[in-house]
Amino acid sequence: MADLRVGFLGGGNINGRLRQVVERQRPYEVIGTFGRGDSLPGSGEADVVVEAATQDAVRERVPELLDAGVDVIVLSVGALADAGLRARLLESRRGRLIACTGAIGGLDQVRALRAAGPLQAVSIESRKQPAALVQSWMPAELREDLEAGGAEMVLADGLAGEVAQRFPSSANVAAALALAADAWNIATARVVADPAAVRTRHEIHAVGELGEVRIVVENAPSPERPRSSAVVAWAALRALDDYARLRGWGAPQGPVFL
Ligand SMILES: NC(=O)C1=CN([C@@H]2O[C@H](COP(=O)(O)OP(=O)(O)OC[C@H]3O[C@@H](n4cnc5c(N)ncnc54)[C@H](O)[C@@H]3O)[C@@H](O)[C@H]2O)C=CC1
Ligand SMILES: O=C([O-])CC(=O)C(=O)O
Repeated sequence: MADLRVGFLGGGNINGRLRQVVERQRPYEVIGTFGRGDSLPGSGEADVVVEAATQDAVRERVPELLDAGVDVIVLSVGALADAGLRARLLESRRGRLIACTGAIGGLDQVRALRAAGPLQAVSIESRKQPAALVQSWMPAELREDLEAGGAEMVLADGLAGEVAQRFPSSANVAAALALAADAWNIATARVVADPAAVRTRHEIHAVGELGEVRIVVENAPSPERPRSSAVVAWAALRALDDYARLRGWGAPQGPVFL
């Protein structure tokens, strides 16, 4: 069987690292990295593309990939907070959309609870170094405070989908939780700038009829891009490997958890 053909949408911190590992350690064929404005591959060239670009890139470029029959593993899950786009992407019957767990865990169990019935409460609190949370829409004074470290501060506390959109490079995990919980109307997210947060910390809580999930994940920030956890490239590799195994491509031996 031919090798799995993998492309990368976005060639920054996460996909740069991922591509390097795939090239060195996996039996997959790297077909290229696609940046802003590059023409995208069709199903004759790529089997799967890993998106680690931006929420805008998901909106603007992923429909074209799916329509061309290419599967897409998405990291910028916050784009799916838009209900219209979410339906468009998840309902694709040509290329399939795969949401990556990214920086957090426990989504498997959240989904198991949700399969048994609607959830009663879903929340995530994310703590990061203040400078990693600076956004262009913030007033200059707040941006300067965050850059300087400042005191602990709650920067957002609201519906998970809205928070994911307000922090498009920092709170995709909030949308990933709302997606897994199928709870866009009740899932909440709080973003805290924490000068003491040497590690990025995500605390997840979900309550359903059959039980409760409490997960705390503490991640080392990427040295080059502290707003992204360093483990995310490896979460994407895990997703790619599980995809390859399930689809029958040559892949390293190991378990698949769905
Ligand atoms: N689900 C999760 O847990 C996480 C998701 N992410 C998502 O992954 C994204 C990438 O993270 P990093 O690699 O750390 O950021 P980065 O800023 O290092 O890399 C992003 C790359 O995408 C490129 N890009 C921007 N717009 C593009 C477009 N329209 N088409 C193609 N390429 C485009 C940029 O030029 C840059 O090279 C974040 O913006 C975020 O949306 C990041 C961390 C965790
Ligand atoms: O990497 C993280 O810890 C989370 C993150 O940036 C995101 O969800 O966009």
